[in-house]
This record gives sequence, structure tokens and C-alpha cells, in this order.
Amino acid sequence: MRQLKSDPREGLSMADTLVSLDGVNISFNGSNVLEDVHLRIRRGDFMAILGPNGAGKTTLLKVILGLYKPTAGTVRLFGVESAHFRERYRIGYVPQKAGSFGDFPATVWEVVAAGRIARAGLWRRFDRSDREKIKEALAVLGIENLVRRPVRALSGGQRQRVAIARALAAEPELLLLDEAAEGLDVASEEAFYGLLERLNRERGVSIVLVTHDIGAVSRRVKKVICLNRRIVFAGPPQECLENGKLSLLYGMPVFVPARTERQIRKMSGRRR
Ligand SMILES: Nc1ncnc2c1ncn2[C@@H]1O[C@H](COP(=O)(O)OP(=O)(O)OP(=O)(O)O)[C@@H](O)[C@H]1O
Repeated sequence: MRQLKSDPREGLSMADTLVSLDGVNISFNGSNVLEDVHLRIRRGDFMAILGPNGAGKTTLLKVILGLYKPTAGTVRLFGVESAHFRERYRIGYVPQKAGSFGDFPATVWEVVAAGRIARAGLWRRFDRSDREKIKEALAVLGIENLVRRPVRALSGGQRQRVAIARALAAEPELLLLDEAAEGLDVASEEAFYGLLERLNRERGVSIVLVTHDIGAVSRRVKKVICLNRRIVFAGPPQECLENGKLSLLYGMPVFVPARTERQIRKMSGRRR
């Protein structure tokens, strides 16, 4: 296993670089979906990936997760080449429509406990520390009171929380979320992004989320990646909004209405 000690180009310790992609290409049926992607995800990052439909956002997450193998380029996870990386539990994933669960008959406890298997292993019984971590994940998401309920009987917002608690039960250092707020009403969406912000700030979980809603996330994320096969912009959200980068990304004028503090207070008030 090749373990890198430092990132010579940037003078940073690899301990701070959770994911690095260099010159990553991937193609399906002969057409390029990602081209020459260079990306660093660092400890403490809170990053949004934006881009039009079919831009390769989900593919990028799947490359990081090791689900897709790039046709060219290198992927390193926690300093280790992806093909040799064995500690997959360090990266949590909430896929698109993760909260749908269909008619799955499991309870909230069972679904969240299943997330712990990634860390505990399939062949070992849960010990006290596993159960504590499951309880903690439920508590962080504020769903301890739902443990006995079948997930299929929950609201969309509650199911999203279950999906995230399942990912958190494995104590990931990096959480990847793919359009996880889709289908939530505006107030639930605000609460959801607030929760991610707290996970990032208070628990030190690095977060990368794919979203179409720059308006909702721009106040919260520290960095925006604009992807359209290639990374066309990487920087602070304000710079992305001010310099017409989104219009370039989507190939048409884009106006992002910022939510005012008053609107947000009103929405939060409605939830109480
Ligand atoms: N396993 C696969 N086999 C073939 N083509 C694929 C596969 N996965 C993704 N693609 C193609 O790659 C392109 C990018 O897909 P991807 O899901 O990454 O886009 P996206 O930016 O997440 O889009 P959206 O915003 O619509 O979710 C699409 O044209 C898709 O059809």
C-alpha cells in the first residue's frame, strides 16, 4: 500500500487532504463524462458541487467512493490510492432519494443500525460502543423518539434524517450527499442545511453535497465546485454568484434570489 506523507505541490500534510483527484477522466460507451478533474477535499471542508443535469456530479461522487474506476487519472483517499483503500467506513454516503425506502418494513433503529455494520463488520455482534454510536447518530438527528417506527410510516423530512443518521452511525470523517434535500419543503430544507452546518462546525465532519439549489446553500458552504464534465470554477460561493459563473455553467442567465434573514426567521417560526 502506497501511503503519501505530504502533498509536495501544496506543502500540506496528507492528513488534511481527505480526497485528492488528479487528471481524472471517465467515459461510458465512448463518451467522456468527467475530463481532467483535479480536486482536493480537505478536513473541515463544507463544499457544494453544482452543475446542470448530466454534468457528472453523481459520477464524481461514485469515483470518490470507488464505485466507478476512472479511465485515466488517480484518486487518493486519506493518502492511499483508491484501489488499496480499505477503510471505506471513513466516507459516508447519502445517495439520491436515500430517504425513499419504498415499502421496506424495517424500523428506524434497524435502518440506522445497518449503517454501523460498515464500521463494526458483518461478522461481529454489536457491542456497547456500537449501540452508543447508533444512539448518538439518532440523537444528532433528533429522531431518538422514532426508533420503533417503521421508516415507511415517516414523513419525507424524517426519512431524510434517518438516511443521514444511517450514514453517521459509521462515524464517517467525510460525508457525501447527493441531492439529499430534494423533495423537502423550504422550512425543512433550511433545517436540513442548518443541521449539516452544525455537523461540520461542531463535530468536524467534512461535507460535500451535490445540489441544484445554490440559493439555499450559498450562505452556508465554504466552497463551491461548478462541474460540467470539467471543473469550471472552484472557490467561495460569493465569487461564484457575483461573477456570472453560474450563467456560464448553465449556458443561460441565472438569477439566484437570496433568502433574507426575515424570510428564514419566518420559516423557522412556522416550524415551532
Ligand atoms: N453506469 C453508467 N453507465 C452509462 N452511463 C452512465 C453511467 N453513470 C452515469 N452515466 C452517464 O453519465 C452522465 C452523467 O451522469 P451523472 O448522473 O453523473 O450526472 P449528474 O450531474 O449527477 O446529473 P443530474 O443532475 O441529472 O443528477 C449521464 O449522461 C449519464 O447517463
